[in-house]
Amino acid sequence: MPAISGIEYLQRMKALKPNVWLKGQAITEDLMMHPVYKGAMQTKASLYDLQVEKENISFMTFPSPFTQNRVGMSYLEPKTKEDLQKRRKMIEYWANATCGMMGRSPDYMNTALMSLSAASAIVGAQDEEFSKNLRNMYETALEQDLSFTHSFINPQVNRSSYYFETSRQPVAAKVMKKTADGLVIKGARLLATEGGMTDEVLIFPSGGNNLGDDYAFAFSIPANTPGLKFICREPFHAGESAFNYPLSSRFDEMDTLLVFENVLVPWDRVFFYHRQDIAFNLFNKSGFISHALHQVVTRQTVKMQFLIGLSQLLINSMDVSEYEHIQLKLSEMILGLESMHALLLKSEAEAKIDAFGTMTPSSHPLYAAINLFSKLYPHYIGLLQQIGAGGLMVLPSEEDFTSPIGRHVEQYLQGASLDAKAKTKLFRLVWELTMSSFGTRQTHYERYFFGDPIRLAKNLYSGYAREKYMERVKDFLDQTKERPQE
Ligand SMILES: Cc1cc2nc3c(=O)[nH]c(=O)nc-3n(C[C@H](O)[C@H](O)[C@H](O)COP(=O)(O)OP(=O)(O)OC[C@H]3O[C@@H](n4cnc5c(N)ncnc54)[C@H](O)[C@@H]3O)c2cc1C
Repeated sequence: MPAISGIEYLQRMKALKPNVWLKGQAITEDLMMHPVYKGAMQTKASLYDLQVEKENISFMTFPSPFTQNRVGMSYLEPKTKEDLQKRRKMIEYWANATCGMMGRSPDYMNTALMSLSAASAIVGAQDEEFSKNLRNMYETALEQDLSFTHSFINPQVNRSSYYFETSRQPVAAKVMKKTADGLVIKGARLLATEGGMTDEVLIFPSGGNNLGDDYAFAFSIPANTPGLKFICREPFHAGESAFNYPLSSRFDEMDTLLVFENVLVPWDRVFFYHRQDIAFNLFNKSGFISHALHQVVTRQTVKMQFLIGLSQLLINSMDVSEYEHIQLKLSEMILGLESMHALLLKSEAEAKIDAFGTMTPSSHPLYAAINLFSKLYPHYIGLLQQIGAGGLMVLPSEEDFTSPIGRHVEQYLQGASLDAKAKTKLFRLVWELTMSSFGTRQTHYERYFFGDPIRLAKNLYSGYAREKYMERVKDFLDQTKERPQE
């Protein structure tokens, strides 16, 4: 089956009916009709539509190595640097369509699955069948254009490095028993963004803390597997009007707690279990981190461009560009964008074929970029707030303009270069991004997008070769000041 369109995605979701809970109630209607899910699901459908548009198909898809059907480009296993560029172009295109706000657009997990499947030999260390399962999952996902939510971390009960879970009823999801049919899983995983709006749920070992072998497993199951529940957070979607809520009406990807109530994971869905060493190798020896970061940093670069465009429009609307600190604020953002972009291109320029035959971007520039962005993004959001100042507080809604007080808002809220309605539309976008619950989540998201920034920085420290720099310093210290005698 070739790459799907939006309608095919929505039809599949309608048939799936995952078990989703919101504010103590099971959602029984179609999720795509539910106000909390509708906007994000429609947006996701529109992404699928983009990939099958006639003029896009050549760069959004590629011929499947299995069937020659045109399938989503984010599933491409790169063999050359040109393949990496093709992947980036596709990722940029989708990221542009969501202003970089939808972190879990399908290309994120498609990329993860591609890189893990390419390194399936790692899980073959436990059983060759598991290696086959992982490759089959990739092939099925690529051919059917499946989308995935994922969960890597356990609930936040006790994160001390000495903690072992001893409660009789599990908290963190664990293997309760092995049966002839598969593994039985009970407990929870802390977070799955887009829970309920994907075909599949991909579970990989915890990044939280190592609780022991019972917790080290990986599998993928359909989102409607019996016993699997998604529990929603507080919705941040405030209404359907794109004028009033330009971002949350379209991009509020729900975050969910995943609960497994004795869920049977059939053997052909298991990638490994009871093996912390495999969990470690899968993250550290496959191309997963580099490829996933390549996708993330591409999206974040697009988001930076959006931030700069938004800031300049805000500046123009009040005509404050003459002030030096305003110019400096913009230059700070340009500095961030150029740095992110340069790091992304460097990762491609220094890409190498890895042990599994995949062209893999260099991880150091990407680690540097993700570390940088987790600090820069909250700072830039603060800069936008400082540019917008008090105007970000007095924001009439669309309805005010057609009401008896319309003439007041038209008169008193006009801008230097925009009428009041256009200015309010712009300011509401800045407000949603910087001050609403949706915007605050975005800031939190970018901080923790690829894990704890503290531990990501630690990875950069421990993995970065700096011996040659130390040698240079030692050489310098050994140099004598005197010039050799003629
Ligand atoms: C909006 C949002 C969406 C997310 N979506 C997903 C998703 O779809 N799938 C998914 O798997 N995850 C998702 N995450 C989770 C994200 O991966 C984690 O937040 C991140 O990995 C950090 O883990 P934690 O939240 O459990 O923090 P914790 O590990 O509990 O850390 C809590 C505090 O303790 C410190 N700490 C804990 N352990 C150590 C240590 N060993 N060394 C030093 N400091 C330590 C941390 O620095 C932090 O300050 C999402 C997070 C957010 C905010």
